[in-house]
Amino acid sequence: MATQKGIMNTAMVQAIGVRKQFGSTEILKGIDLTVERGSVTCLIGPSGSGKTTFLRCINHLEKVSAGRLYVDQELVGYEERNGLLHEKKEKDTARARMSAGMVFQRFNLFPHMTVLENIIEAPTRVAGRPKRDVIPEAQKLLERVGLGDRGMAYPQELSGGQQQRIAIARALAMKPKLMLFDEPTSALDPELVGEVLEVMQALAETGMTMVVVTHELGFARQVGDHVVFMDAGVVVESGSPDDVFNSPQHARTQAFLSKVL
Ligand SMILES: Nc1ncnc2c1ncn2[C@@H]1O[C@H](COP(=O)(O)OP(=O)(O)OP(=O)(O)O)[C@@H](O)[C@H]1O
Repeated sequence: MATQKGIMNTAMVQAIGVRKQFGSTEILKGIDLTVERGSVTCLIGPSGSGKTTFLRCINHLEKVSAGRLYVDQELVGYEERNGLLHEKKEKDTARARMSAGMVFQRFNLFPHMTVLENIIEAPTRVAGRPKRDVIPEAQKLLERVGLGDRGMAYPQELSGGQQQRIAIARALAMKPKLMLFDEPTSALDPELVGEVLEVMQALAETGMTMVVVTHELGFARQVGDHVVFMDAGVVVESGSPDDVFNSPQHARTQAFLSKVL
């Protein structure tokens, strides 16, 4: 259903001709993409195709160079006044960024804080919520990622898979409307990948909107509602996992899949 401005109000993310340049190099060359609320979209494609850059734009970490990108109906990087676009103020960008939780390839937990302190840091310091409310929520999140008994541990006492599950709990502690994952299992030993993917699958089953950049094509096939194949800064092909994996229409998609499957 379109609003008066033409933005889909069922969409959590809507990209319309999104371009991103670094210096004179154009990395995103006109991305059109819609992520419906409550869906899981997996971005796949060769290294350097712009997947991370696009994810960073969705998280307001990069400003788009041209086109429009709406997240939860809010324009990324700009605000519209009297029909003109103005650069968004940093404090408005910081506020808007809170609508998404991002999980990176490297978990980047604070090493000098316990697991519990890592999880409550943003809700207390950034959102200004009282510890007495946040701690029980953090404990529930720890249980949800299967680490209910590790709240007092320090990150370095945990495996990479456990640290990544804590990073997911930490992102969820800010009650995001969508979750962004940037190759969340690429830095893990193979035997730890499954435990992180299981937590992500359980999260998808709660109806969380998720955008996942991944090389785990089994996950994309099984959990994705929508698979987007990007190459050289464009969306080459997108559709259901069945469409993209079982009957890819484009030679570039076929060539990529034949290499990686
Ligand atoms: N801040 C930046 N300044 C200049 N170039 C950049 C910057 N960020 C990314 N790039 C370039 O943009 C291109 C796309 O990178 P990006 O990380 O988005 O690709 P990707 O598809 O996620 O790749 P990978 O799967 O390897 O992570 C790369 O050539 C990268 O060097």
